[in-house]
Amino acid sequence: MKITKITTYRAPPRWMFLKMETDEGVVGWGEPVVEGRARTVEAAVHELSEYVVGKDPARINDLWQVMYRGGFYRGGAVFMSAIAGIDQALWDIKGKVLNAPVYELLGGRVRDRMKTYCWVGGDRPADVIAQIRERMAHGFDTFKMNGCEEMGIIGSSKAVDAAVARVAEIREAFGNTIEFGLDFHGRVSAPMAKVLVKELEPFRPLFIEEPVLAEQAEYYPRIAAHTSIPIAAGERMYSRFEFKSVLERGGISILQPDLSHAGGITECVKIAAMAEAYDVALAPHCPLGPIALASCLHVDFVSWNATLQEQSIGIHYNKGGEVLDYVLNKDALTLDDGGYALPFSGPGLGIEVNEALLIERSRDVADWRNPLWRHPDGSVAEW
Ligand SMILES: O=C(O)[C@H](O)[C@@H](O)[C@@H](O)[C@H](O)CO
Ligand SMILES: [Mg+2]
Repeated sequence: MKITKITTYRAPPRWMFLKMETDEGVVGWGEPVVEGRARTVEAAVHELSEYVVGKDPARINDLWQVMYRGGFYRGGAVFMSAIAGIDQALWDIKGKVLNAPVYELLGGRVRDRMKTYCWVGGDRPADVIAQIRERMAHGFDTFKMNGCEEMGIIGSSKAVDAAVARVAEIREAFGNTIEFGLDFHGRVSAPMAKVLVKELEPFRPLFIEEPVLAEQAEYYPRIAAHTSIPIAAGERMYSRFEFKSVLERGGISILQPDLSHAGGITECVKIAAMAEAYDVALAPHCPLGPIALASCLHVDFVSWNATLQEQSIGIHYNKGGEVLDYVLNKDALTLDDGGYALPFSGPGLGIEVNEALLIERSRDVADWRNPLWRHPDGSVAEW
């Protein structure tokens, strides 16, 4: 079998799909994207396709090494997202050729179902109580929200009080009938992270995510020393080689590699195993579409330390497109009571893509950009 063509479709809300065709008619799908830089990743995918088109899709490990080591400069969000999407499509093809779900090709399931969580609130966390109630009605009991708005390097006690009040209100309304993570989204600097984790400690959030930016990862052990709240991070780290030092330094309790940013299934299975060796939980990051989510779930089903799966149904970014829009076999991604995902029965990634809708929506798609925030003094604020 030979790979004959790679096509990319940028589509709302802010996603990109990759279609990989072969000379025997088997097609694989991937979801390479960096949110807000889709066209850059698209260019990278087509550059990398020079190494992939004409090759045997069965040789995933060699193609991965060629895409990663074949360039003198390597790693980073763009290249590793491009590799991720190509890798996902290669696994999809392999599963379809061997008529088996990807998790079977990775040694079979360690669990019968996978717990997922959903987002509530928006960029500026609001209405979280009402949204939690609404999602609880659909069976969810685990949530994530932004932990704060803009926060200066030395933030105000008013901003800290707002973050704490929101969490206190959640615990007041729901007690421990629900769990929730707080995503600081890299908005907080090290000095304020210590203040916030101390003030939030009494409310026991399930985890605090990106308490500081990934480029400040050396602070994770110091922040962890100030709190018993598990620290989560990983969406802005892109390979084993980045996660290696984070795991060695300690402080991280939950690793959140993104299957569409960190090199795909081939790389994230290895990252999951590294985390297990350090007794660190796996909770893949996934604010994206159905192929990304399916790729996460196949890794979850074979990783003993997989604990929670993010999924983007109802997330505040999904304007103009939802996870199931592009899926023909929607029951494959139906989350059962309690927000659990069940194992795929179909071959490959298990998703049948609605290519006609994809083509239609890719004709006129806006270039999504994340907001550019500024502090009151006019300086750029982390979004
Ligand atoms: O945890 C999450 O889902 C992420 O922090 C998410 O909000 C970002 O990755 C966003 O997709 C960037 O455009
Ligand atoms: Mg996050």
